[in-house]
Amino acid sequence: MGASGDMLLGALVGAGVPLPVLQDAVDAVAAEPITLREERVTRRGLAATRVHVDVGDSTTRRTWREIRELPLGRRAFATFERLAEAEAAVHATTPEEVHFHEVGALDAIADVVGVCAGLDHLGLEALVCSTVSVGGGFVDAAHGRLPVPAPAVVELLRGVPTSGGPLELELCTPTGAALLSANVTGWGAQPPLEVRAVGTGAGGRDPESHANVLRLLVGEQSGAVLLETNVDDLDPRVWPAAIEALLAAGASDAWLTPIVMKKGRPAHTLSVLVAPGRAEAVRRVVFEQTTSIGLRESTVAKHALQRQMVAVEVDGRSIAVKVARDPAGVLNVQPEYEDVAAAARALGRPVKDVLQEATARARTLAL
Ligand SMILES: O=C([S-])c1cc(C(=O)S)c[n+]([C@@H]2O[C@H](COP(=O)(O)O)[C@@H](O)[C@H]2O)c1
Ligand code: NI
Repeated sequence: MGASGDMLLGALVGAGVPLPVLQDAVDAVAAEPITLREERVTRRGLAATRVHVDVGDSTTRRTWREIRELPLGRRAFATFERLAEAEAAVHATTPEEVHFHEVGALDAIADVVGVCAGLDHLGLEALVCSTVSVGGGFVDAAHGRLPVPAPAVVELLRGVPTSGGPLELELCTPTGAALLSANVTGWGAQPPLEVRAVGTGAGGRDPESHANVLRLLVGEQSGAVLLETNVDDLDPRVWPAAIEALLAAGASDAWLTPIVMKKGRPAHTLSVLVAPGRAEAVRRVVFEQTTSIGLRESTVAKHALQRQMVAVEVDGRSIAVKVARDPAGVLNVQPEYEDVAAAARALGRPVKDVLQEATARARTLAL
């Protein structure tokens, strides 16, 4: 049901972020008194959390030029910057001159700084957001009626999945859109997830037909995304750099399989395995680094043994060894090849001897 600053605050608190964490972050930024207040509410029978932002003077207007001088922190700065750029584009002005809407700069500061502190507190590796319902109809703003989605929302959510409705109300506000666009790392359906906490955030509106809430599911990612593409027109010398870039962008593995394509053309299938939350960044690297213009994507189950790194010494050279085990015991012991090769070079010994010795030492340590 869209997003707004207060719904996001409610969802974070509902998911277990202590309110004082958000309050402390807001106090550290705003000179004026701002109080966050938690209320348990229901929305169409659903238990939800509402966070009220109480400010003394809600008419204070500040420009981005003034707000950016505050000690906002990286996330909040990036969010305000996105908002200022979107408003500037919509109103044909510069980001520096943008005023933060008629609701007053203090609410915006509390929403942005509080939500960003909550996200930092959760220490998320990835934040995935489903299609944003933006609502419909019109809103009355300071300068007159605006269509919904409001122009700044359209600007902020360019290039990500949104849909109109399901209600003729403003479901996504500019602040909500800015928080999403600056902090979401992947867009689309819920990835495979072992859910640990759920936050159900409510705003002020309670329409009759739908529970107007924003849900935040916090958990451990399970499974992996497999990206595949067949490529017959990339200079083959580029492949090692492309694979290196994919691994640097967060892929857990990337490999090539030689194939023969239509018209008898020799080609490669590029396969990339990546955690769901990193898929977006890795997908982009595939398009940037190769000549592929399309991908196949599937979710695959992953079964991984528990791994542990230990260090062994061979003739005074340290070699890292990966030990893999299940509850019944050690199943595999594998020295890191680069360490083995470096030690063999330094010692003037054959690689296969150093490898054997490192493996034997690690076995006596690990068993
Ligand atoms: O007053 C202005 S300039 C204004 C512009 C826009 C644009 O999208 S541009 C939107 N609004 C409306 O103000 C309220 C408050 O938004 P918050 O994000 O601060 O909660 C909302 O209804 C916007 O659509 C005002
Ligand atoms: Ni505006």
